[in-house]
Amino acid sequence: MKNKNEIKILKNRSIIKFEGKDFLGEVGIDGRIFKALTYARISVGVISQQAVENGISVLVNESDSEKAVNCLIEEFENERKSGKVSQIFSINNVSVLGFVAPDFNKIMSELARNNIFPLILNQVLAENRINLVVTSSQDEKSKNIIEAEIFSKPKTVHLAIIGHGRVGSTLIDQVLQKSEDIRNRKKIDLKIVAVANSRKIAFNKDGFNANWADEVSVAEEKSSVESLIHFSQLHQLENLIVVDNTTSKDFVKNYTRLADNGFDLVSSNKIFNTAPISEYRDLRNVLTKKNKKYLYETNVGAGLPLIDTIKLLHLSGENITRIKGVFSGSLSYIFNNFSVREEKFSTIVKEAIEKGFTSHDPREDLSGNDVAKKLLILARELDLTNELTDINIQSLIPEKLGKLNKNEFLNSLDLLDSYFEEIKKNQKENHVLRFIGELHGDLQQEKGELDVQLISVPANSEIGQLKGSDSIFKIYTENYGENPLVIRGAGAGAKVAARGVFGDILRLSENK
Ligand SMILES: NC(=O)C1=CN([C@@H]2O[C@H](COP(=O)(O)OP(=O)(O)OC[C@H]3O[C@@H](n4cnc5c(N)ncnc54)[C@H](O)[C@@H]3O)[C@@H](O)[C@H]2O)C=CC1
Ligand SMILES: N[C@@H](CC=O)C(=O)O
Repeated sequence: MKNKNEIKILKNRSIIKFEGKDFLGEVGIDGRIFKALTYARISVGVISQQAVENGISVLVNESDSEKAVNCLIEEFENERKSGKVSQIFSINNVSVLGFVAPDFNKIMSELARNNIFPLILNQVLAENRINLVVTSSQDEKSKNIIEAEIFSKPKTVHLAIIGHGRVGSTLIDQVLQKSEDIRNRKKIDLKIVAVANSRKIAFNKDGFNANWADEVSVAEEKSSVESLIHFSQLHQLENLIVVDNTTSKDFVKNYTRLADNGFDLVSSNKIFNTAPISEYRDLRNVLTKKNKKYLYETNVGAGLPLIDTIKLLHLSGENITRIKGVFSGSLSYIFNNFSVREEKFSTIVKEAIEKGFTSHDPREDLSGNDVAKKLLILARELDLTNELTDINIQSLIPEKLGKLNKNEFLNSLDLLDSYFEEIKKNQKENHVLRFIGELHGDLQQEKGELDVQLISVPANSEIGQLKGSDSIFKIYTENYGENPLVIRGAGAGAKVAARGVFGDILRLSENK
């Protein structure tokens, strides 16, 4: 290779595989292979010997592959009859990449992370020179990955954003606003190449820009994970991350297939992490096997650095004994305001909806389900095996309101007013209402105790002083003793949630 700063790519090649037993190292075999190919006027490229499989592979132009196989079959007719040579065949549609790289192991692991496993690998150690043979459907992707590694070029990370509601659309805008800065500072080129909602999916292999919503509105392709996988393969996209910003039960069923097809996963959707424990463990096993990552920091506390903190404490052996707090941003807003303002409960619930703090259907929050899910997600981070059904949940909505459709429910909100007015009035002096989650019990056992309930607390207590839509998480551990580690801040809202998702994307991208 003349120029060291070049990745040479030879397309339209075939591997001729010559397999058998006990002939490796036998004098004359290699010579006969080359002689036969030379007589047939076939030029031979990269050569490799597989001691374990007992075979020899040579590379030829694809147009010569049939001729090469036939002339070797003829040359080794006797050995084929005796069984010494078992197979002579070709693998077509391959490309050779030749380059010089000091850190070959890093390149191999980057390729593997992108589901690229070279068919032949030829290394001249002294010169750091490497030839790789890959299928042609992966040659451009391999080239991009190798280039980013050896020339320290910005590495491109391809993002598929599923769900462009409040969090998803805010995330897209945040990524587009920061992408140039990230390219300059971190050498990571974030490209949003797919955006989907429940009906359709839009693709742009060069990356969407500020007009992304217009492109999505005219897209015609039906939303499906198959088309996303097909698109990523067709354009040989490397460093893939799929971001689930939906509330969909169905979409989480695709996680395993996406991981299988080379995608890392980021999710603000809590559904997967609250699935039955067997499913929860199955996906984690697949992720481990496939060396894929799954980050979900925004599942609890939106953008607050909570899950990471709990994971690290637990991993480092710190014995977490209790977690207590206000887990819901919307219920925080509702009770922080309702407790101190002379307003009807329903008016404040409507404010929380307008501010984008509640779930799409606010009953998910008011029923206590959302807090229960968050509590369960934290419990499972501590390796507890609780299920959603183990949680004692105090719902804030009467059963009959739970049965209405969403609009009917929203029109009936004032039916809640007198009930909550009564609760507010019956508190002790200087007390306020708070909706809390608590994980307690002996957390060294298989399961912990999980409670979700409305309580009345002194207004001057730590939880009583909460403002706005802030969440608070008090993490008690053996070493922190009676003074828990406290994490507090905005617990809901599209901007903070999207920022948290963005953080997960960057964490994955930096390790790509
Ligand atoms: N809003 C917030 O403050 C926070 C939200 N979250 C979570 O973020 C996720 C998104 O929340 P929002 O944006 O507020 O919800 P949203 O209801 O505004 O948006 C959800 C989007 O997902 C799309 N969608 C639904 N099913 C789909 C499917 N099968 N395939 C593709 N797209 C599908 C919908 O078309 C919609 O655009 C939820 O899981 C929520 O629990 C997490 C932390 C905070
Ligand atoms: N609705 C949730 C936000 C999303 O998880 C909350 O109020 O905390």
